[in-house]
Amino acid sequence: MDSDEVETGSEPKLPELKLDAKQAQGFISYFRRLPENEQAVRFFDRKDYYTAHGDNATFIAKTYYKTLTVLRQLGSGADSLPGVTINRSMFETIVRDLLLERTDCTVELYEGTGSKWQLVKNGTPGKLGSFEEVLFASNEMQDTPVVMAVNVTIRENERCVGLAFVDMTKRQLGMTEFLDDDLYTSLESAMVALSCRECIVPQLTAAKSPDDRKLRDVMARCNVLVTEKKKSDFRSRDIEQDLGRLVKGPPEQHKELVAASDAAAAALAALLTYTELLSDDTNYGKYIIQPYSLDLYMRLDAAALRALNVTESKTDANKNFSLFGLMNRTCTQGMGKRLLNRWLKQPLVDVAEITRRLDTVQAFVEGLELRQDLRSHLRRMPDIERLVNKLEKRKAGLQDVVRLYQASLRLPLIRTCLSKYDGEFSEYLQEKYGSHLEEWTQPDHLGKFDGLVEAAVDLEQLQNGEYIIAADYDNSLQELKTERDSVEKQILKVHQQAADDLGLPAEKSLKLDKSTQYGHVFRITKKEEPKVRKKLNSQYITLETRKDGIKFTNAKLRRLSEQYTKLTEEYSSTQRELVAKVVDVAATFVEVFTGVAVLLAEMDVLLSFADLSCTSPTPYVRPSITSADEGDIILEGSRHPCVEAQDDVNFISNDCRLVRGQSWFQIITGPNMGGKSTFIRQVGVNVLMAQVGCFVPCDRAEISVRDCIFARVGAGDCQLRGVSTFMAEMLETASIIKSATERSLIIIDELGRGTSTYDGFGLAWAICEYLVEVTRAPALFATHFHELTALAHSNAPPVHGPPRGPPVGIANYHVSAHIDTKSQKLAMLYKVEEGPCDQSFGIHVAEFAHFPESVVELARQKAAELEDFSAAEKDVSGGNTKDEVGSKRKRVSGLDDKARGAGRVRKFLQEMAALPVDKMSREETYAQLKALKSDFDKDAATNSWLQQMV
Ligand SMILES: Nc1ncnc2c1ncn2[C@@H]1O[C@H](COP(=O)(O)OP(=O)(O)OP(=O)(O)O)[C@@H](O)[C@H]1O
Repeated sequence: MDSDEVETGSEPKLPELKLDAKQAQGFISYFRRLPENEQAVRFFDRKDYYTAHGDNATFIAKTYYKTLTVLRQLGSGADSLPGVTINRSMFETIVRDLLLERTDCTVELYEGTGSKWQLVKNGTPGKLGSFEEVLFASNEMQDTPVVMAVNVTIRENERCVGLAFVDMTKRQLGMTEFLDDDLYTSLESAMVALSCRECIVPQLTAAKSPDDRKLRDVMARCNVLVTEKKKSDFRSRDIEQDLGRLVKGPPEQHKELVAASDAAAAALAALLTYTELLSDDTNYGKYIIQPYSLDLYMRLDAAALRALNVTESKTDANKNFSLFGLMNRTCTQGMGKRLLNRWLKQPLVDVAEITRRLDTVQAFVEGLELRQDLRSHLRRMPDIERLVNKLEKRKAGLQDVVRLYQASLRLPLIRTCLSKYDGEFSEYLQEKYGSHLEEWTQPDHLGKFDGLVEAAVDLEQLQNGEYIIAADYDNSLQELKTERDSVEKQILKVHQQAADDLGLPAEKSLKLDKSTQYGHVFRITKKEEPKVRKKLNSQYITLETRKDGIKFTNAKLRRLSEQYTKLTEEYSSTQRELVAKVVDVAATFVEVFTGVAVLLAEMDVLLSFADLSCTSPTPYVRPSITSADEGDIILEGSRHPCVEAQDDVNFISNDCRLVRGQSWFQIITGPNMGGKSTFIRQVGVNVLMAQVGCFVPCDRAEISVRDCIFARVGAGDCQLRGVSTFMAEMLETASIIKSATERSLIIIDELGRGTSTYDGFGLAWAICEYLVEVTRAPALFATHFHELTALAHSNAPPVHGPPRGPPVGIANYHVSAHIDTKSQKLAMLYKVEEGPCDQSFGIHVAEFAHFPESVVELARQKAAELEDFSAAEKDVSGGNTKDEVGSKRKRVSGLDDKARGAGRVRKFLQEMAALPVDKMSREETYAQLKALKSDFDKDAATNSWLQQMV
């Protein structure tokens, strides 16, 4: 680091803030005049280091230095301003965190001195802008930021969402319009699928309505920065003209898109204004625009993404905790990783497309040599996507062109690997990859690019780390070089002459130096100086006398040195001009390289899947895929890939059979820590992996494609945002009720945990009923409400109108545990077995944990009061005893009580659901709920079944 650093005990080393009182005063007055912006973190570039001030300083001190002692006061008294200094690498770290990890800040960088400063860089999580260079200079790009704009109109009680997005790295625009429910479920899945980081919404003029709140809740759930823009920005008047400039190809397509949706066009207009794409003419004619369809991919909401551990989290103790971490074995620089990230959020729904990916993975799994060879080539592939981007923006240098050249040289080798493979899918691989590679590597395609680089670049200098244009590429460059070489020779001659003249051996005593200040000079040590002082004074010109020696020259050397410097300058400027020309020509190849990048990234991800599938301790298998309306979901010997990959886990595999009409809806009970949650999640994870195109951790798998996975597991971090656990459960479950269809997969864990027993149980029961009767989606419902297992045998008539088809089939499963009488240990077996759970574990556990005998005895008595171990199972199971193996606990209450009780619970829930919560204040909501609850309590007093729960 260039600046002085101060070390304060164990505190971090920080650059010293060097401002005198006047400078400090000037700066403070400038700083105080800056417009308020709570989101902005402002940095001031002080050449060798950066500073931040005011609240920003405190924020940085707390968040990144983890101590306030790093704060320094500028000025004194009431006007003083806290500040913190930041060195260059810390600055990069902070900016990276602010723009790539967090989504609640924007970053501004100012340059200047005293009281004169200027905003020079401005970035937001969606619009990295000029910070892109800072952020990715030394790091691979993990994700490409996507900014969205959303324009909601409510007509006749219907929410119409106009959505537009831009991916500035890929130069893609997209737009769509759709009707959404009041929880914005579809918008949420679009945000997840597009990895949106920032969303532009129209500024609110009045106070927030419940609808606005819900919109913002969705953004918060998806960790998206909300940026408000003037309503007038959302006007589509000039959009056709603007798109005409930005978008490549004929205008018909974008005209059609704009005409199809006014709301989306308005959103796109706001987006173009915000991203300022039109103010940079390197963007003109470079963008593509596509209609976006929500039905292209499996829908995932933020809760599902979390429940299935799809993406990496900073807190992950190891990379295998997330599906991304586990599946990422990509080896190209950046490209594969980014594609995997996208694919995981966009699982396919089209059987043919999934099959094609699986075919490729199978080819790679079976063709060991093919896989290894391809990976060894891909390992050496640079981030072509990013290089192409630099080329298009004219920010590329010769080094970037050379890297593309090196990539291009490898393409024929990749083609050869593919053509050597003669397995089952050779024809497909040839068609999908080989044919493109063949075309691109022809002499009139990339052959021309290679030729350009070979002619223009001095490839021999690459080993010295120099990227220069070869002299023989251009006559004037050649002339300059020849001339400069000759001057250099003369300089060496003069050096030798002087050495002879002074009687000092050249190189050893009389050195020839090259400095920026004097050009070529002679140098001797101070020790030698007395020997030659006389001559030095008479025939040479002394330039500098310092500790490290004396620098001097003579008329001849000076003249030659001046000549040399001039020639070098001319040579460099000719080099620069030529580099610019070469980069310009190279930029005409961006389309081919874009194609190459797409192909290699895809191959990289599929190779990564294959690698994971066959190198896992128990290899994965290819799932057989059927459309959403046919087949079942059968996973034999299935595992949770992330839990299985943990070092200390000996994973027990399980079967899952979601069979239409038999076990399409499964209730899973079992002791705490028994593996319920892991099991139901692993089903979701397996389905997701299959639809991404990967093999699955099973012995055999059949999967009927799902268009959506809904997962509700735990209340997440909602409490932090002031939403109670119960409310969060209600909200997440409401979105399942509203949006799930027969083609979805539903995973629910411990619903009702966040509330008192009877509310929770009632809610769980009512939701199960709804899912079974109305939604009819395959579902896995893990619960601690043992009473729910009665649902499988419930003969109660449907509550949601006439049946919508044959029964979906409800089945009970439980996770097993074993009590070893010898070792006195309770062992979780993690085996999922048919039937509901044996719930007597609690007392066994207490006994073996050496609870006092009296306590265990009392517990037994109490249990006996509640349970009738000898009661005929028929009583409660509605005649079906088969599934009750192992279930000892039975309620004493009769069927009548139970049916009436369930009816009362249903009534309670209907009343609760009918409350217009949207329009009520929090206090009103609680008051109404209290009233409903008190009514319920009264009825519960006369129903023994309900009493047991209250
Ligand atoms: N099939 C399995 N094989 C081996 N270990 C497992 C298996 N399933 C779960 N585990 C281990 O058991 C732990 C607890 O599992 P899980 O959280 O799924 O239990 P649970 O029944 O949902 O518990 P709770 O009811 O307390 O939420 C996991 O962290 C995991 O390490």
